[in-house]
Amino acid sequence: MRGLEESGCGSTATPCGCVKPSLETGNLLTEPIGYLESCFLAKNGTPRQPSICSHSRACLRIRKSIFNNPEHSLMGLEQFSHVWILFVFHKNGHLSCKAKVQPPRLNGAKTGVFSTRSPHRPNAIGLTLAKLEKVEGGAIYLSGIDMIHGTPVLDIKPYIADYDSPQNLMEPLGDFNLQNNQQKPKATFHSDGETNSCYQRQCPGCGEPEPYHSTKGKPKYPEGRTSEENCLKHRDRAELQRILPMHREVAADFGLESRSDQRLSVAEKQAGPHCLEKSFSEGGTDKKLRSVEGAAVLPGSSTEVRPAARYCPARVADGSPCSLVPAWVREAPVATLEVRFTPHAEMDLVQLSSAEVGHSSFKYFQSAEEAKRAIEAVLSADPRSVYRRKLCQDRLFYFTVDIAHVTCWFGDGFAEVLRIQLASEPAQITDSVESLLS
Ligand SMILES: C[S@@+](CC[C@H](N)C(=O)[O-])C[C@H]1O[C@@H](n2cnc3c(N)ncnc32)[C@H](O)[C@@H]1O
Repeated sequence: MRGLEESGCGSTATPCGCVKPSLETGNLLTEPIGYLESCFLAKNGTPRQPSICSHSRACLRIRKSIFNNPEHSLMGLEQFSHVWILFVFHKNGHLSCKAKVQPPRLNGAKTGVFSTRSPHRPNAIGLTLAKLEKVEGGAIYLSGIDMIHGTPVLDIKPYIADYDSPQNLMEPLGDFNLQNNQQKPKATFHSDGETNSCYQRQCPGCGEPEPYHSTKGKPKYPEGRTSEENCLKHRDRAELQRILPMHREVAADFGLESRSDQRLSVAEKQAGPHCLEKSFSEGGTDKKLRSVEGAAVLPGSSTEVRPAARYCPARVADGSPCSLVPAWVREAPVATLEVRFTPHAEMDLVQLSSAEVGHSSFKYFQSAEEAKRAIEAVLSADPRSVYRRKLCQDRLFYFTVDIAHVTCWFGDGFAEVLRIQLASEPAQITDSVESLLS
């Protein structure tokens, strides 16, 4: 990689210093395939991740300037339950050049931008796994989203658990692996905090990583599959049946089920992306908390997060390692809040969903109850910035979801919705953005 950078291989710099877009150099001139129509009007109150609010909805229409027949490009997509959406954080104001950021869950502490999902990154590209509700002509309807209205979308890819789930990729390959030496072993952290680039194989029982040697020969697999995919594909269904009950149990222990009903159903469909931080005995009955050494950050600290001295892989019953996340991602200092509605706010909500009083009813939600659950989900995850949480506790907080403009305040361990008013109708995205571009 270094050689490439230094030799300026395939450089397309012009005399004025501009770099012409070129696939070879990675200078890609993107053209959005569409602009998202989302139930979230602005950044304020938009969930930090798609799993927070399963009722959040959006629609994406593929632009005719991309494909004459947009519906052709979506052919077959309806067979998938989830899709990856690649998009531009177009409301960031500017591109970010900060190598370290302060994710809200770290409560003021800093960590490297690439170890976070921060919207502020050198290329302002976001990645969201959304539920695909339906495909209709040249449009897709999504739920469980964390993008705002007008977000430029660059690409859609189907979510395929066989390819996208670390659990599948990390399953032990046994003799197959040893014969072919094709498994890309997991890099591990050592006590100096440096990532070890040597190939490592995790020993059973969370012990020291055991070095192992690789050769360069690459065996061929049908349909361009990797050795891992080839080896594991047929076992996935059976494995999933066996593993899922444990995921459910652990999710309940962690309070994940109550936070979002989608979280677990996604886990079930995805065969393991929500690998939970517990270890199990061989029989799967003796559960105990896995000690995660990713980071130890005290609430209010402004320190940086140090990498773990040594990672201990999460394992399922048969000892297969699955995905790892540092402790701060789940054991955040931000508690889940109780959400209350004043009687006035409850009444507002009913009125808003009723056509009788002359209001337009919800555009994205199917009922007042669904809107209420979405508002609850947004607030229970505490959408405030660290600054607001610490220094502006007594300020009112506003956000708009669908046609509801929500006013609330935060107390100790709770959020209370005071008023829900009719928001001004979101602009017709196809009109405004298209006219800007032409
Ligand atoms: C933390 S990011 C995560 C996005 C995505 N799931 C990811 O991991 O790349 C989500 C936040 O980005 C902000 N956001 C969403 N759409 C945006 C846009 N088009 N421009 C700027 N910020 C946006 C919202 O404040 C939302 O809470």
